[in-house]
Amino acid sequence: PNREPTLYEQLGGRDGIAAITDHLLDAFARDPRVAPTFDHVDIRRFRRYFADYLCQTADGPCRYTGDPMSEVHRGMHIDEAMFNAVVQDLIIAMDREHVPVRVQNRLLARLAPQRKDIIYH
Ligand code: HEM
Repeated sequence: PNREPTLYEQLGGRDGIAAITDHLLDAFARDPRVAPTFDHVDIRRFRRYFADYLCQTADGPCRYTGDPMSEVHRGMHIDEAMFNAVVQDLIIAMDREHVPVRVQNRLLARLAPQRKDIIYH
């Protein structure tokens, strides 16, 4: 039977999400609005947890085992400009992976509600 592909499938599954995460880390490193916040971060750990988070958010077969967004980002003093920068960097990363805009918007719509748990905490 025909069924709509899951968002996870549309993002290219585990490999697609891993590639998007790597492009995102490249974009962060080049983005002066974001890079300083990641100065002392364990990037290998971030890669793994962030990819699991995207996979779970996209209805993929992964479980994110990290802390809730409000706790992960507590004390980082993230403001709207930094949040928007990360969203822009994610769009750059998805463009590099040739994710169609329609699919990008599906993922962004699921991440947008996290905003209130990430900024000003
Ligand atoms: C929709 C937006 C965002 C999502 C979905 C998100 C998601 C995540 C996830 C899943 C982790 C890994 C948690 C872990 O290692 O246990 C993480 C870590 C982190 N995030 Fe975000 N994040 C977002 C926005 C931001 C913004 C705007 C900033 C600041 C510019 C930021 C800075 C960080 C940093 C520095 C870490 C590493 C924390 C550490 O390992 O100590 N995030 N984020």
